[in-house]
Amino acid sequence: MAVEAELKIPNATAKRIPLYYRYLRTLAESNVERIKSQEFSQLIQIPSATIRRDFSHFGELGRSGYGYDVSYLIEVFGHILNTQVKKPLAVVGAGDLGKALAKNNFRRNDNLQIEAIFDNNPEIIGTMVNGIEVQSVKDFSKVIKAKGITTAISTVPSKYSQDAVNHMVEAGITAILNFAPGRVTVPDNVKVQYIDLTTELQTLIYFDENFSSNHQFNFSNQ
Ligand SMILES: NC(=O)c1ccc[n+]([C@@H]2O[C@H](COP(=O)([O-])OP(=O)(O)OC[C@H]3O[C@@H](n4cnc5c(N)ncnc54)[C@H](O)[C@@H]3O)[C@@H](O)[C@H]2O)c1
Repeated sequence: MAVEAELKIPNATAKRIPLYYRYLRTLAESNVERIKSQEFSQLIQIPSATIRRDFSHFGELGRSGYGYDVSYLIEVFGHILNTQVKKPLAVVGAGDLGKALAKNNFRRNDNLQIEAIFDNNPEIIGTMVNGIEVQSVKDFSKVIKAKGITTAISTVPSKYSQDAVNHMVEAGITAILNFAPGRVTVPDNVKVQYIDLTTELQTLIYFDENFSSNHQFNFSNQ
């Protein structure tokens, strides 16, 4: 992630920034101008010491007794997340999940936009999803180059995942969000992040059943 490369901040901190940013935007929309780390901690269920430590990587963002200026934090994190720059995305696999993602199309994030969706099933190619035409994977390389896309979301079933990922990498994709749980192999210059809902749910249930109800646990640390 560019965040780590530029500022050399810990991986776990980098992973929490999008979460901080999202909640701060919600606070700003509710006209909250400043917030203390304790209050923010309550809101996002991350220990306040972790929040203070994370924020400290970006300089003096708050003042003791005053808290943090919400709009300033949004500016800082927004810059870090490069929200000013639009990030075009491709989805590979226009099945149930791929279509659902394209329909939602990151409504709450102005800079993230699915601009192309691909499949290899002739019956699906040419259909429309939320105003985007499903294109053949054969055209993947041409389309992503024309649109300047370097990030893709893979929603093909696990057994086809490696093939699909190879194709994406050959075409020049350098960041892949993979919804199929099976691990794929990629060159060192390519990042893959997995979203495995089953594991997330099992972890949640484990903590629910093994810790007291007021125990705060932090998935985003993982
Ligand atoms: N549907 C969900 O709610 C959901 C939720 C979480 C994770 N997942 C995971 O996401 C993956 C996709 O799930 P789904 O329900 O959308 O499946 P799906 O079968 O509805 O869709 C998969 C699509 O991928 C296409 N495809 C297959 N190989 C391809 C290739 N090489 N290139 C391009 N397209 C290709 C298929 O033609 C199909 O349209 C699975 O691994 C699943 O476990 C699904």
